[in-house]
Amino acid sequence: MKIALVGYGKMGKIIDEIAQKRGHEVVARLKETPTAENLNNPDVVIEFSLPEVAFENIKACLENKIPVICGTTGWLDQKAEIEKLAVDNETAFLYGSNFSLGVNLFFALNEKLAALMKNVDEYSCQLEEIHHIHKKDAPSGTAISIAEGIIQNNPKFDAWKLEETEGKQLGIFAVREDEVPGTHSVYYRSEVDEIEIKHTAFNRNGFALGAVVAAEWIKDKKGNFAMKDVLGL
Ligand SMILES: NC(=O)C1=CN([C@@H]2O[C@H](COP(=O)(O)OP(=O)(O)OC[C@H]3O[C@@H](n4cnc5c(N)ncnc54)[C@H](OP(=O)(O)O)[C@@H]3O)[C@@H](O)[C@H]2O)C=CC1
Ligand SMILES: O=C(O)C1=N[C@H](C(=O)O)C[C@H](O)C1
Repeated sequence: MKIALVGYGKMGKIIDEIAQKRGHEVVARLKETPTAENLNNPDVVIEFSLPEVAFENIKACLENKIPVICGTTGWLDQKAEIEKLAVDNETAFLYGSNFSLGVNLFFALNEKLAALMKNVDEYSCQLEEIHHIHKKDAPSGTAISIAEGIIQNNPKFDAWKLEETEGKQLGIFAVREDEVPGTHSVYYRSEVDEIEIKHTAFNRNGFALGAVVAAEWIKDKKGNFAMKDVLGL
């Protein structure tokens, strides 16, 4: 399969290596807005860039009828517009806040635990995410997905908020530390104990492999998808 990489930083470079190891041809490695010319006729685009350019990048690819796998976080207020463009242009779009198998299993576990907690009043809930100091957005896209999973399964919460909260808000604490690839924890605390579920990425390889697997899966599909469709979760 021919893959164009839009964004060629920490993630783009690892995806390049993994895609080639899996037998794919990388036909473009862009650090600029994609066009019909510089994309070089790929079957799929994998987009890992910056929050402020992701929307324009994805739009340009979809308008050229190229399916897009997007891992860039921090631009989701415009996601509905992108999903409409995918349908209007009869192509495909998949956003994943986190492409690793482990985090997608963690999402499912988090939803089950949130549903269990809906009739238990003894515990308060909080999220924490820890990332490297270069990260542009906070909270992380993964933390937002975890928070949404809790809100959808436990009516005690109706929104998430960074740090201090009130009423039905769920608090997310974002820590920036050294070169940490990505750690996410959900805490339920009572007066007598604490339940913690935690995912720790040791490096970026799991994110990159998941993005390539998603690209293989989406080729020739039309519509809007999520990583749980790819993994059958
Ligand atoms: N969903 C997931 O599983 C994961 C998501 N992410 C997310 O992916 C994104 C990228 O992460 P990461 O690779 O670590 O970030 P980097 O900062 O290392 O890379 C971003 C890249 O985008 C390039 N760039 C700048 N402007 C444009 C443009 N207009 N069009 C295309 N590319 C451009 C930068 O070029 P230059 O260096 O010249 O500025 C750089 O190469 C982030 O939003 C991050 O949160 C990260 C890991 C996993
Ligand atoms: O910026 C990162 O590095 C990461 N970003 C994603 C996020 O915002 O959740 C995924 C992963 O945690 C690494």
